Amino acid sequence: MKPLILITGGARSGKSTLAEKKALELGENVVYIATAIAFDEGMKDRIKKHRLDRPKNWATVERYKDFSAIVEDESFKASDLILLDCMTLMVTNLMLESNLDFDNCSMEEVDRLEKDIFKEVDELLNIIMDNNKTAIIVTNEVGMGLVPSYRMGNIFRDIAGRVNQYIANKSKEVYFTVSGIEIKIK
Ligand SMILES: Nc1nc2c(ncn2[C@@H]2O[C@H](COP(=O)(O)OP(=O)(O)OP(=O)(O)O)[C@@H](O)[C@H]2O)c(=O)[nH]1
Repeated sequence: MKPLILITGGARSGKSTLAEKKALELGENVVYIATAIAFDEGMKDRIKKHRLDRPKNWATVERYKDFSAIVEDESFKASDLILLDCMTLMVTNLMLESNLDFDNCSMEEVDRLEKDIFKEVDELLNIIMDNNKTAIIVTNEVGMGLVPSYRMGNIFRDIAGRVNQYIANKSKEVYFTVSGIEIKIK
């Protein structure tokens, strides 16, 4: 089985740079899965720069759910490494599109949302495993700061933390990035 690698860290901690460095070392034909949605000009500019900085032979797929749709993609078939950046935005997007009223919803509704999110995570991990790809997943280490003062923030922190634990448990290697420095934690 090809290795699954998780890279976790805070915002601008250098996790995307480390992930790209590792992808260059470990893969030849890389599919980069971007989970971000560009919602403002600053993000659009950052994405443009990321695209220019990536090796020209890498394929880019913009997607944060329904990953089975990429299996028939020629670039996916030809790839040996999948780099997904990042899991936390995937969780954020799935939470936002659920249209749950986070201030008033019941714990049953929150549990259902979490199950739906884990279904998407499992779909991604199964595709990686079934198609024998090396994979690098980037995520944010959330929850090391203040306890969020609003309910959605707390729900997000809990789900994102559990998703990270789940993927870390299945990963062969896990790295934590701090101030541009990587620490191998598994
Ligand atoms: N939609 C889209 N998003 C992209 C593309 N390329 C990169 N991104 C997104 O850009 C984000 C990573 O860039 P940054 O926000 O600058 O980095 P960061 O992860 O916050 O900071 P570091 O820890 O330093 O990597 C990820 O969420 C990617 O999904 C692209 O081609 N399309």
